Amino acid sequence: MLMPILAGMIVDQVITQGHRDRLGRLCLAMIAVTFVRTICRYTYQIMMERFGQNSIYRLVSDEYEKLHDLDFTYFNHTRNGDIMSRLTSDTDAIRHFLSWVTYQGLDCIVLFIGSLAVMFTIEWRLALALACVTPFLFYFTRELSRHAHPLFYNIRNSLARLNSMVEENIEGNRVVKAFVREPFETEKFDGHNDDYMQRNMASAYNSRRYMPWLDGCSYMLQLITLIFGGWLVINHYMSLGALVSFNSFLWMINEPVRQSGWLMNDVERFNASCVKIRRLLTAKSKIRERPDAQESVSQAALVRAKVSGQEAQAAEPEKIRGEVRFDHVSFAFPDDPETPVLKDIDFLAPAGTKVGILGETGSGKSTLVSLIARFYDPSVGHVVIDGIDARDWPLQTLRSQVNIVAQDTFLFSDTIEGNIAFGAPRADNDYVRSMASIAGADSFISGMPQGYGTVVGERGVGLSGGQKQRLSLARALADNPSILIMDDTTSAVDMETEAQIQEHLQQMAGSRTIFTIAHRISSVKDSDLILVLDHGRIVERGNHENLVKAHGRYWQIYRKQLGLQSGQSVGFE
Ligand SMILES: Nc1ncnc2c1ncn2[C@@H]1O[C@H](COP(=O)(O)OP(=O)(O)OP(=O)(O)O)[C@@H](O)[C@H]1O
Repeated sequence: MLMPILAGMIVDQVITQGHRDRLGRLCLAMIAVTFVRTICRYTYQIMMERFGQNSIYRLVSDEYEKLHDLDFTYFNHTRNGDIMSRLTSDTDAIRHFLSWVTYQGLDCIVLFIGSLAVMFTIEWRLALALACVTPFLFYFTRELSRHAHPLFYNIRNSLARLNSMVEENIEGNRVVKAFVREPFETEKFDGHNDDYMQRNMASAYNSRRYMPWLDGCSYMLQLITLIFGGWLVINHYMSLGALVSFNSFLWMINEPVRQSGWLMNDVERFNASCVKIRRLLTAKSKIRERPDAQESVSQAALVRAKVSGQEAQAAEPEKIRGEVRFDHVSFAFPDDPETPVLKDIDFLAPAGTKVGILGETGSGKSTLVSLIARFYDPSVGHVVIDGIDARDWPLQTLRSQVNIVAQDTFLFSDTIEGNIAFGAPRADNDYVRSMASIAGADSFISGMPQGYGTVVGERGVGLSGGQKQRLSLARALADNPSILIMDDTTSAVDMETEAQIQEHLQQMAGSRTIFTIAHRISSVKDSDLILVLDHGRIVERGNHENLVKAHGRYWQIYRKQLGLQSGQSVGFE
């Protein structure tokens, strides 16, 4: 704000009054002001950029940590594209606001108020005439902001839909190609793309509605200065130098007036992104750990050790032995509480035993085992691990010792060795190799040109279904869990390899509790306890011999599968 004052002084003192000796000093002052202003501006721009980048760094880490903290229910309801938008474009809108909009906004407010204040000291009548424009300015910026608010929210949601569609199509590109659905998918994408464009255009139209008025305010300021200021100079109420200063200040208040519309748009974009990020950061996981979980488990371990006389066990309260008891458990997913998926499940699997679970698709097998790792909590009843309710265990202890080899195998884009050692980063080559052998994977890995150093593509692209299953089993074994759950893990593996894997696992019997979900009788027949599920209920239980003798559901499945294998369909008793 010093520059216009200096310019006015040059006009008044040097040009009008003829004090030429002052010109050099005034010019030097102008150079000094320019120099200081440039340094200040550069410094605070860098500071604000650093402020924005640091905040974003923390924000993204918090978001990422939160994602790991959230339970399955959150991911069941939130599209991946939406989550990705929060981590990328929303976060960037916040960075832009923090490192650019804040200082531009501050600049505008300081310039506007400061310039107007100085203008009052130069010539209050003209400044008052200019200040009359301010209410209009507030009105138009407020209206622009009010209408822009929902528009930016819609733009943000539309972008999330677009991202989800792209992501789904990249993941499902094989299915799209196999069904020759490229034109259909492209048309669907164009629909989303068009929606995104229309919503952006709606925002542009909103700007177009108010920006000309804001520009008009800025022209009004110029008109008032020229007409009223000129009149004041002609009538000797004001010097020409003062009018020159005024005119320079006019440029300074013009800039905030013109920018206010654009800044309001940025503020609304920031608001829409904040809403989404706040929703992610404040989302609550339904699976929560008791604050005193560690303590209560240690106490329980101590009491149990004293009662059973096995004092050594009290020293390892963190170690799960592997006893699993379902105590009249019923369960319905939170989004469909009316439909119980599991009904009155009640069984005991002592530590070190093998449990087989059989049942037709959708009977609730995967849901049942997901309760052991506390991916969900039972709606009714208790899942008890080593005599302690699963809800009372520290989550980390529980999940580090209960390992589910899921139906849908997921591998990281890393080396085979890196994938197997995912849960045991300190594992050496020999350990990784021995786990791969147990999972029947060593032979095919060794056959690869780069062996264990072979990098697998995203989600394990480049491997067959059976190979991926064996790798994920090896990864689970390397984690050395006390409770190993195999959810249809060997469904894509040939019978011979599966038999070998079963044999290897049999050798581990006693050291860990193993749950095997399968459709093939051969996968579960050696189990100590076999549960047959039907519509979420256990309809039969026992070992293979007892169940065959019982001539029930298990026997029917067994008979069918034996008939298929031997080429007979009848004649088996
Ligand atoms: N996230 C979910 N929300 C609501 N219902 C679900 C959800 N996941 C599964 N279900 C339903 O719960 C029931 C049991 O599913 P589950 O995956 O446990 O069956 P399953 O016996 O493991 O089947 P499969 O042998 O095909 O793997 C099914 O009817 C399914 O539709």
